[in-house]
Amino acid sequence: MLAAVRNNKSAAVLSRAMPFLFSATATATANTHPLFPSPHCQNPSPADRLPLPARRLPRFPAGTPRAPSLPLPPKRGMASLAVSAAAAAAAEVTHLTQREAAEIDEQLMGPLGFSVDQLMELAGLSVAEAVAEVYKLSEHARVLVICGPGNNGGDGLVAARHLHHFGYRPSVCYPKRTPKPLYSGLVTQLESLFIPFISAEDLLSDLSREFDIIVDAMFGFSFHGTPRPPFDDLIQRLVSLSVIENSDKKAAIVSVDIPSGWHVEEGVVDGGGIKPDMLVSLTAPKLCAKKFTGPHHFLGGRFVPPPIINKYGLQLPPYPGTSMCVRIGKAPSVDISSLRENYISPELLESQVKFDPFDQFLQWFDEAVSSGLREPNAMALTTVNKEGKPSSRMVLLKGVDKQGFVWYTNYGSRKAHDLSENPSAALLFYWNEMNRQVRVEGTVEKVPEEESDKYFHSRPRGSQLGAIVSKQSTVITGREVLQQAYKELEQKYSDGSLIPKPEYWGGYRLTPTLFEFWQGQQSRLHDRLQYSQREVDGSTAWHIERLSP
Ligand SMILES: NC(=O)C1=CN([C@@H]2O[C@H](COP(=O)(O)OP(=O)(O)OC[C@H]3O[C@@H](n4cnc5c(N)ncnc54)[C@H](O)[C@@H]3O)[C@@H](O)[C@H]2O)[C@@H](O)CC1
Ligand SMILES: [K+]
Repeated sequence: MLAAVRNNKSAAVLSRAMPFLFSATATATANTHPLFPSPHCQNPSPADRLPLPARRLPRFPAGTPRAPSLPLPPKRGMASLAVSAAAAAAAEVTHLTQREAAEIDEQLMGPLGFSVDQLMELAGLSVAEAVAEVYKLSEHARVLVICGPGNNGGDGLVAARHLHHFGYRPSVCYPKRTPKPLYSGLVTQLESLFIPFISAEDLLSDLSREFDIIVDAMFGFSFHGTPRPPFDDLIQRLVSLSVIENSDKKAAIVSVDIPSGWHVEEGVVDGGGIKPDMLVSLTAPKLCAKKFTGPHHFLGGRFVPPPIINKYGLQLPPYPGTSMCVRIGKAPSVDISSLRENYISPELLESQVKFDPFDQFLQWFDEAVSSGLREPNAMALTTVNKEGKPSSRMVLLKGVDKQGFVWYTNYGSRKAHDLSENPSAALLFYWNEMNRQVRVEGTVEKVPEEESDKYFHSRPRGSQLGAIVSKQSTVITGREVLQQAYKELEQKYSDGSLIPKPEYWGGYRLTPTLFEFWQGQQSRLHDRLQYSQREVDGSTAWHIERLSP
């Protein structure tokens, strides 16, 4: 059993152990919602949907000692942990100009004693490892590696070989072969593994029909100008792939070092260009990587020696364990398919969870978001009226920080009636694909009027009108009643004037007194860790206990 005691001593210990955590806390502003830049509404229109939160949890570097306890935050006004660790992590890693990248290349292969084959081998291995970390073999075995004429293409040839040995089924498209022994050797190695080579002309127009993953190894940091044939057409095919919305049917694009065709420093200049799902930066990300918005950004090339690090003042993340790649910029993303496969494996252990249940919630929430779950902020809200009669419904979480969980609704609704009679409520998040559930219980109060007002006016006008039209939970004679009322309001506010927030509409905040994190396990031996509040030495502390499944 663990207890997190709120006292100055533990805070001091924690601040010594994790100074970065403390400085982040101090710089975050109060009243910010870490998950959401601005609050949102319940039952939104598609346009009103929650944007993927930019923030990510701070990650403890491997080997960071665990603090013995974490103090509970004061109730209100405390600086929240609303730090964007994603932004912080991305900012920490150095991004290179095209010239710096070329210079580093020269120095590695000059005074620092590396050979090109060596670096290419390490680069290609990093790419294959990163691919295998994200895309499970069981569902993504068919890989097409498109190789360009330079070293970026060479990285692709090496990656194809490693992917083959990892169990994938790579094919290679290598239209402009370089007649140097290094490259012809790599080709021979692939041929001896019976890896098929496909000409650009023989590729199907719909690459997703034949392949689950396309490795884009056409151009790296020496690219300039606009792509010449046949790469112009190949890049165009990947651009068309990028716009397919149904990700189930779309092959994933993995770009090696730089999305081919992107300007090495500016990225996509005209809004077109490949939109890779994954980018494996090599040595250090190039400036264009700042424009990468896909879910998986990795760094590969675990070979940079101190002279280079010092000379260029490189900030590079540590590589975990023996890995040749490290994820940068974002929290580890959990691939939904892999979660299904791993259904039984990840255990939820007392020694692994955060001392603070808010931090634990935010970690799981981040993982749910980065797994691509639809509306991970959907939660069942249960209220109980004064007769003890419960009622549940799904609502959308619109903000969470250490002050509590916020959602918006109509103050005339049944939940509002229940809450006016009995301010206790329960929230339930269920992330089926991750086999996880979080229960939160606590007391509820309305958010300040200004907060509701601010949020109301941040919504699309259509949603604002909808909120006025719906006298939630009252009986109406038909749908046309709503449509008619909506039309009249639309007319009334057609001049674009401010739509006043109705007084019967606003937010609630649940302040938790209990959390339970549930992780499904094999043979129903599920993990259940409960956080409840206890008095320890006159202070309130979160107390973690394991419950029997
Ligand atoms: N030290 C490093 O930095 C390492 C670099 N490696 C790889 O090497 C890459 C750089 O390799 P290179 O310098 O060979 O360059 P690239 O592989 O980026 O491309 C150069 C080739 O593309 C052609 N090309 C350039 N612009 C073109 C255009 N508009 N249309 C058609 N062809 C065009 C050039 O003629 C040349 O043949 C990196 O991006 C990375 O992938 C890795 O192999 C290992 C480590
Ligand atoms: K590339």
